[in-house]
Amino acid sequence: MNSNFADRLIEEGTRKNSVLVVGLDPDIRYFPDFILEGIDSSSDESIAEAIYACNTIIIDAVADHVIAVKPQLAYYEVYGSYGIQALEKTIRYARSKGLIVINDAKRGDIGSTSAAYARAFLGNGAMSGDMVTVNPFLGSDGYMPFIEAAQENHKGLFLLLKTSNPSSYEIQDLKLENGDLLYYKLAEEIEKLASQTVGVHDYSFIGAVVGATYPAEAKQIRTKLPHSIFLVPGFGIQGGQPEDLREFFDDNGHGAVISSSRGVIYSYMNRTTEWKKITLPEMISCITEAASTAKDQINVVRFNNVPI
Ligand SMILES: O=c1ccn([C@@H]2O[C@H](COP(=O)(O)O)[C@@H](O)[C@H]2O)c(=O)[nH]1
Repeated sequence: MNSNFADRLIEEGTRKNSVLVVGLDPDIRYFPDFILEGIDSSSDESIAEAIYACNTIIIDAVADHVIAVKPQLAYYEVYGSYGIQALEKTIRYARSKGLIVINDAKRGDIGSTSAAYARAFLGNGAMSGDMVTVNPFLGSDGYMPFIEAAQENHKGLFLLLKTSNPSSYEIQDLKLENGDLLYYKLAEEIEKLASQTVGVHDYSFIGAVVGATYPAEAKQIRTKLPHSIFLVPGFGIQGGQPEDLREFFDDNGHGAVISSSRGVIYSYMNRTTEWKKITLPEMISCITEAASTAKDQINVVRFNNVPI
């Protein structure tokens, strides 16, 4: 086992020739009819069964083309304990297929509570994956417990830095007294820790979330934060284009993993207005093709070999 999770991410990316992460954001309104057959839409238990069934189809369809899956916790928590069970089964299933699991939980609290969150997501329990997203805006006592747990258990984390959403500038781009932006300052703080915790590829298990929708900002962040792998959401449906991804990678094509959720898992909705009626083989083929296309588009950019 790699003792620094950054090495595992990089080496898996090389082995699979992919840095694509597929987000598992289950929304039953977008499920084909065949998955919902016999499902009671007023029962959380029944919906959670459909979610797990759908996730296994997606995982099988994308497993050869992605290094990781990223369940978005909100979509599971909404169904209470049944939703959490669907999440736990999904994590187990994805790991059984050799995939890295990034829990997109965006947790962070006062130190004692963060320590409990860190045990939940970076420990050995059923809800623990390999990495978790962390909200650093409570300060270092809020994020250090995640860093300590990740180090102890050979796992990793991504601290929210410059998120992909349109209003992220409202807080993250606030100007400090010295003229720096808030996210610059945070990048400097992360770098102090990341530079001390690098693996053999010179990256740390302490990563950062930087949205594909902010390529110019990513270029500047990279100069401040050379030792963190970026988790890059916002590619596809939110507007991030393949050519926007160039700045996220280093000269070796390392340094970032690119996430896409709806663009892959609901790709069949773009194929036909009759998408509700698609069959299982049609669903699989659409999702596999979407993942394979996204992987190839990203590879062209990260190896900088062909102009888009
Ligand atoms: O800055 C961020 C951080 C997290 N997300 C999450 O990623 C996915 C994006 O979904 P798409 O369908 O690929 O747009 C979603 O789960 C967000 O909660 C983000 O978008 N931006």
